[in-house]
Amino acid sequence: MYKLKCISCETYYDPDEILYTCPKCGDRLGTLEIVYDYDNIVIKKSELDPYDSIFQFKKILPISNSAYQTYLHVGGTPLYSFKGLLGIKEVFVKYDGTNPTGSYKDRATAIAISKAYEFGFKNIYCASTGNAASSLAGLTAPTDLETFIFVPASAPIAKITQLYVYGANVIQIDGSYDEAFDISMKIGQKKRWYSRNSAINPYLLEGKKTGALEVAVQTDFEVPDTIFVGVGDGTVISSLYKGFYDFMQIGLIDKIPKIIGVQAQGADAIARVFEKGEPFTPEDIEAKTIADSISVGKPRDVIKACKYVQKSGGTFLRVSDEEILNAIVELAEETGVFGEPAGASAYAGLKKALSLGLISRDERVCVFVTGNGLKDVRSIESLVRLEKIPPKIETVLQYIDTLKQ
Ligand SMILES: Cc1ncc(COP(=O)(O)O)c(C=O)c1O
Ligand SMILES: N[C@@H](CCOP(=O)(O)O)C(=O)O
Repeated sequence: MYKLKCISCETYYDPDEILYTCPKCGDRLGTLEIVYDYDNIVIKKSELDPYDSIFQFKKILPISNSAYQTYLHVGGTPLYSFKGLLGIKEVFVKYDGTNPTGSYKDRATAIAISKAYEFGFKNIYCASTGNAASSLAGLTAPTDLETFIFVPASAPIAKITQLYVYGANVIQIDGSYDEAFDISMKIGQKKRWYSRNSAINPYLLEGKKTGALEVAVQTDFEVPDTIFVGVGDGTVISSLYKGFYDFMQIGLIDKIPKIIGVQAQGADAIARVFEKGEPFTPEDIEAKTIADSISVGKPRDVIKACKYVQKSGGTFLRVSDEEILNAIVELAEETGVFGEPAGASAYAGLKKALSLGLISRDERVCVFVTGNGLKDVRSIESLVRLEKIPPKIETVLQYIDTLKQ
């Protein structure tokens, strides 16, 4: 069994009530965490499979044995090992672009759907920069849930296309993600729809934490020293800490990696709060970055993100848009993994950490590539040479000679 606990005032709540945040502390300060009865949970290493879906971790997920499980296979994504990359002992790349709808968000959505059914909802909604949206649209497609998606109209066309292909109800807001989020919350409450907004629905972070659990299983429980991940609202990074924490509580691993959050320079709201120190107080900014998934000016999971990163001994870093674009290309060329800007920002963060001396080259590090590069090709279109070569052998041979110059 489990309970809900407010991250700020530490009040416990019963899981039977449908509660998103602590009524005493409010939406921004009062996000809830799930606390399990760790003493009574036994998981043997041998019962875990590196490539099984997230539902293999049911004993430490807030769902019942008979809970609805997504039809599509969520999780069990590859963890690639590159020894000597950037001169580092071992760089793992956890590639979540292989999830059914192409991003890390499927982990949270899977749990949202299980909970929506458990609580008896017929309608479910989310606000999104595009990935949570396509995830909810895709994973609910084979169900009878009615799905309502609020996205900024500026979201990458591939992500918006996914929504229509999957047949969701799409509301394109002529504004920012932060505005779409606020509107979705008001309408969701009014209509009594179930919320798949991870930043306020504590169960969803539990789905996201399976990324960390998988890294533990896939490294044979010898977890990396340091983890890098792109940060917008702060839920993914919080979930990574929570996953490692849960596994440590039940004795499956003996340390929590240092967790380093990577923010875009133009969307660094959480880094600012972290640097000011405790008590962590959310401060909003106007976000501007090419990494649409982490273009968040009013992050919702600031407190958990700052507290957990601090507990892990990690920190937050900023990377410029140029560093993100270079990271997309370098990561792809070096590893074959093509990440969307927010996903590749983690690799840009790794390079920044090396240059700042925050990590040493004899560490084992892990870069979380949270989204598939094909979801946003426009951000790197300047790379593409739109050339037309006449279909003549001699001309093509001459052209080939110019290619590697
Ligand atoms: C691909 C990708 N990476 C990273 C993030 C950052 O996650 P969070 O907003 O929980 O910090 C997101 C979305 O939020 C995302 O879609
Ligand atoms: N950038 C995110 C924001 C919302 O996702 P969530 O999983 O934190 O609710 C996105 O993909 O839309």
